[in-house]
Amino acid sequence: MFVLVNLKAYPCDPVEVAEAAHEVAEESGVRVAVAPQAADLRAVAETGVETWAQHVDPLAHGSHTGSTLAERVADAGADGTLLNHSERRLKLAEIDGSLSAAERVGLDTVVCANNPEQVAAAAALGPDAVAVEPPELIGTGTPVSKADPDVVTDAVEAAAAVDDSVDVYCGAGISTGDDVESAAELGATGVLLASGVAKADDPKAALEDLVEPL
Ligand SMILES: O=C(CO)COP(=O)(O)O
Repeated sequence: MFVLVNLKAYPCDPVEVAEAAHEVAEESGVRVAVAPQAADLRAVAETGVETWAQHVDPLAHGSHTGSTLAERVADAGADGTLLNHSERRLKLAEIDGSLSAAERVGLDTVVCANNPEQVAAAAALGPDAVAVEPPELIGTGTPVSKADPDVVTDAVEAAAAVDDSVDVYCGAGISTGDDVESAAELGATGVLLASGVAKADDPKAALEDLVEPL
């Protein structure tokens, strides 16, 4: 299982979380990555943890003030990027363009989706993975893998029907090892989570709990 921790714009210390995630990944052998704000990518990557951007724009170098270029994200040390997060929705053509930008510089890609229908559409664009995250469960602490298991199994089925090389992750409300285990039993090969780590008093303990059953 892949554990991808999105720090969103939460007021946590990104380097502290990254150091904890790196240690937990080394100690457990589980793949753990951290997705900080763009401004923190380099500092997070320098901890040695697998580092992900939260977004890249569907652009190349040029007159694009305020944009996040895949080239600069990769240069800062990122290994991958989220796209189309529920809090950073893109138009279909933008998802396609951002995927091309990410692929141009060798970033791994996860396209987020609300439901199995969107998962199928996202899988058709050829990302490395899709992540199903029902928006109504995001940030609630109620895990999708327990509250809405069908959405995960249907997403796995929907992606496989389009392209069985696309991995399927799930997210929303995931905060314990038990939640991760349930996600794996439903066919997900990773989890995408945020508040369970970014808002924890002790991020390292939260991460240790997440990987414990793996
Ligand atoms: O949006 C999410 C991860 O990208 C899920 O957020 P929570 O883990 O806080 O529910």
